[in-house]
Amino acid sequence: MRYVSTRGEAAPRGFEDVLLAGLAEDGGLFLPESWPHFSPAEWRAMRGLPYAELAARVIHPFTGGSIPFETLLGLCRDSYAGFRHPAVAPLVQLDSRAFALELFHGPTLAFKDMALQLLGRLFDHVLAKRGERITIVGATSGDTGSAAIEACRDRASVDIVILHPLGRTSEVQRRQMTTVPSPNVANLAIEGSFDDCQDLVKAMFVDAPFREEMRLAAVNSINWARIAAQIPYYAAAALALGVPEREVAVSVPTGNFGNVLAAWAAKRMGLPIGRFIVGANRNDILARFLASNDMSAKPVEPSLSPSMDIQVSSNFERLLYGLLGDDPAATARVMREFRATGRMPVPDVAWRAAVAEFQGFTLDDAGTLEEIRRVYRASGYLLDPHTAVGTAAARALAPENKGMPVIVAATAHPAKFPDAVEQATGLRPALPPALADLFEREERFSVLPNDLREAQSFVRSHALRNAA
Ligand SMILES: Cc1ncc(COP(=O)(O)O)c(C=O)c1O
Ligand SMILES: N[C@@H](CCOP(=O)(O)O)C(=O)O
Repeated sequence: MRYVSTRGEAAPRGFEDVLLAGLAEDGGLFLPESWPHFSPAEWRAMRGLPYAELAARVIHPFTGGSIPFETLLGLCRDSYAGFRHPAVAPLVQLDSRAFALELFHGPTLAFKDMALQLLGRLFDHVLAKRGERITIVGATSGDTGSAAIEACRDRASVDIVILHPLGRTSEVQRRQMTTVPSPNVANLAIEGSFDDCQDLVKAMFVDAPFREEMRLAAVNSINWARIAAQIPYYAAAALALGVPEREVAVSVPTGNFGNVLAAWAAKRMGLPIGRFIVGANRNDILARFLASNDMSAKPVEPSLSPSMDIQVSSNFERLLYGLLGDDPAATARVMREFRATGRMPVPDVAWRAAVAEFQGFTLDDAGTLEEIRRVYRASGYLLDPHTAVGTAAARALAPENKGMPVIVAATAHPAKFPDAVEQATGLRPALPPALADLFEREERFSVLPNDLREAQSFVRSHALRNAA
């Protein structure tokens, strides 16, 4: 199994190198050269397996045999052993059509744990084999940061620096990142938006001498291993709902486009997913694209679902590459123009191919509160504000979706966003016991302007301090 860059200039490479590389040197994202495929009988045989085993079976083909199946299975078992629910990612029926796929039973209460718990272990496995050390640099709008820190804290071969937008995460999210006392962890609050943080991280990756000097690695979904590890939960849920004998739809509250791209990857592996619903808050660039081929970035506005306050969705580039017929030169051209002008010129034929599979939906803050309230009154189920975008989208688009059951990605625990949930329902959800003293813990983070040189020198001094 070889991986190629969406922009075609970086050398193709195998799984372990892609895991450690994160972003390709040409600024593109890695994708498998050809997709692993399971037949209906092979999918059927996975129905009802323990989650860790199903995950190992789905992910293993992506390793190209570089990791023996039994080793991967051990890493998966270890990754999900600490989850608070025995099913790891249980499916809860919300109404006659919609099912919440609860992805928030890991240590940091968001779907990021599903992949990052495994990624931390994969880093360790590969680095121990190679006798190498890495510096992870990641950008977060709130959830990737804490999940990555939790997965990498105290690992001997890893230093980790997480950039978050100053004052734009929930307090629970910020404290989950900034109260971890491990010496290999550092937090940087950037005076800017998530997109600014993500741009800084990508700029560090395309600065070849810096990347080499620091041995940079990525935990964001620019890292293909993140996407690979997000595919199994769609398979588990779809199989539970009768796939491959029927089609299902998925509804995913979307920001960086990684989670919905994992569902799309599952389809490329043969899982019959009939529709991808992309839910957006007021930062609705993806919904505008799907409605009218208008992919034009606007300034990011804060919302009640802060993890989705994103305008430049990294993983859209992976879909774009497919829409453009796997043409790296065309992909690079479109991405260059988007960078230069803030408008992405997607050819009409590619846009039509996108809307044949994807639907967009936008929900503002008032609608989000109303959805949390409505679902709570109807069923007693508490939604976090991100998941609320997904359930509202599933309901609004149900008439167009031919009776397919809809898997709604429930991406965060409501206790991560207690203010919004309380505003909608009058109930303030409590944090699980492991986080009960979060507000008494001491915080540590630095604040910097949105400046590449300053951010790089922060990363360098953190890595050097730990290496000494
Ligand atoms: C709770 C939550 N929901 C939804 C999203 C959006 O997911 P993605 O960035 O994969 O589109 C995020 C951030 O990634 C998140 O943290
Ligand atoms: N919403 C995310 C943004 C980063 O997404 P990623 O999937 O690329 O890591 C966050 O919570 O940080």
